[in-house]
Amino acid sequence: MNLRETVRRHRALLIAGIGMGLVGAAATLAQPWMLGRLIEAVSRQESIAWPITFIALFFVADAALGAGHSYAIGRAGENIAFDARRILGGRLLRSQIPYFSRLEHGDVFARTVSDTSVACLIIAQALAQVVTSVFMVVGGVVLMARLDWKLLLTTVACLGVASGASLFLARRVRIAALQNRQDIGAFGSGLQRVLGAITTVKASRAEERESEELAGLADRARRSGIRVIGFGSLLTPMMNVGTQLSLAVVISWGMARVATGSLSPADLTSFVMYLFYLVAPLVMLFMSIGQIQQGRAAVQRVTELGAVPQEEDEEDPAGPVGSGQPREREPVAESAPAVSFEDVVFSYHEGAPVLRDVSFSLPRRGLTAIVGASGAGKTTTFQLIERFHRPDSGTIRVAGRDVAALRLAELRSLVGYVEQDAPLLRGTIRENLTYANPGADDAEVARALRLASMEGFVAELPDGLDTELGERGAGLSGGQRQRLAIARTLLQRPEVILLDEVTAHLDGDTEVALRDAITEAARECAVLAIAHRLSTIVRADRIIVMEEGRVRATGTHRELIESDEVYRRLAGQQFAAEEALA
Ligand SMILES: Nc1ncnc2c1ncn2[C@@H]1O[C@H](COP(=O)(O)OP(=O)(O)OP(=O)(O)O)[C@@H](O)[C@H]1O
Repeated sequence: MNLRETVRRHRALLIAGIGMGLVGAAATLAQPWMLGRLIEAVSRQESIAWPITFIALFFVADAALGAGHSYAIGRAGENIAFDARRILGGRLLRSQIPYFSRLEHGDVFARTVSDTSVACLIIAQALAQVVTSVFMVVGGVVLMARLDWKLLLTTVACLGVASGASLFLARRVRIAALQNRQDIGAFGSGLQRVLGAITTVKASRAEERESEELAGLADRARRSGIRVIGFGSLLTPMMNVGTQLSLAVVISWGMARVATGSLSPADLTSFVMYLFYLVAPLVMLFMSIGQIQQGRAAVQRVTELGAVPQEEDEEDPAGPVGSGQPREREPVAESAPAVSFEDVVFSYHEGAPVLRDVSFSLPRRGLTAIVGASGAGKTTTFQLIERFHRPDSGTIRVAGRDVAALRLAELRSLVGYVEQDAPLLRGTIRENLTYANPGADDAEVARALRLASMEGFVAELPDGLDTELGERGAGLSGGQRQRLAIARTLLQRPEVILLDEVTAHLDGDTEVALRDAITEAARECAVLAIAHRLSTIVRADRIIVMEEGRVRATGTHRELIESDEVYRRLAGQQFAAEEALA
């Protein structure tokens, strides 16, 4: 994400806002000058109609332009924040899984929600403030020099010391602000971690421990926040000290010179007014520099997150995946296997392969079960088919086409993925069902529900398909969630369904319904299931046995029971476990 580019997109509003600010500042600067002329006119007993008219006009212009300036800049800031959030949201959704999974979700949340506001609003407002303040300060100094350069030098000396100290403070604000934003992100991550596992926390009676941990993180955020406030609150008094000192010197020395006649009372009045007018923009200038420093810390965090590598199709000029354009699937050759692996090697970390020379091939229809001990590489195999990761070597084909060369959108429309905990999205059952195929009609939805053995369940709900689901499908059992996910995947009309079977022991009825759903799905397309239940394994048309990242054996249950020792052991263990449960 390029913030400079985003700011450039809203430059018209920013320039309009800054323009109004500058004209308003000119109207402010004209007021002391006109006041001086008013005093002169009074002392010379001339007409004061014109000076008063001008002063009134300048007042009105100043107020109106000030309001216009604030509105335009505030609006530009909101627009920039909107763009930053929109772009960031899109980039996160299209990010590469290996990089995304390393991010802490709480920190991602803090960067996307709060850092974007801080970055964009502060940058827009403070930048505009810097421009108008610099104009006011330079204009004021020039006009003061024209009135009396000796008094100006005295003022600059007094204010200069205060300004140097303020610049130092502004730097400290930035360092403390960066730390504070990191601490807030760490608190967000901590909160996300425990709330995501709230049932485990309660079951382990760890509420006290976790709340202390959270309080510790919140306290770190509090302390760094206080440092930001502390340095920030010294900024204004520092400038006030400088102002009061220069006022005292200017007034006493100026009055002495008025007494000797080397300075007119009108010029002294104008000069003192400029001094007052100078202080507010000077304070604003240093405060804005401090704010920009804070904003830079937030920009840094937003930009870092925006740099998360994207899933892109190198050969696809349409650019990143999921860009929303309708993409037609190319016709699929019926003779090609649904999925084939040819000597696939893959490692998450260099030198430690997780899959070694994996080769297998699935026919276009039927159920294939993958079995193997925990860590054998079953889920990794699925993730490679979805191209969440790329293999180190070897070729993976879906419907006869090389996964590496397929457009991601096309690949993922050919492959349906039903994850282990089958997460559902907020919304109604219908919205969840048609998620991967929003154009599906009622007949298609009814058919998918029937195939997934969900018809009866949905019919019994008072609102049927329009029943609202809670967060992540709350209100449905694990088996119902999985059947709903199977129905959703069937609506997508994939060539292959990857099914990570639930490990939780389902009750008899739910299990039968899930098994029927899988059998029906396998009539439509190829189903590759990571299977833990013997009932699924036994019914599979073929079984792939994995061990330490290799395919150890393939065959039917009967063949493998006879020929493969590891399978016999796995099946025996599973059978014993299911017996014990029964
Ligand atoms: N994101 C990851 N980064 C690094 N290593 C990983 C990652 N995911 C899995 N692994 C490692 O890869 C190996 C295979 O993991 P995988 O999840 O594919 O096994 P699995 O057979 O599906 O196991 P389970 O049945 O327990 O889910 C394991 O040793 C695991 O520790």
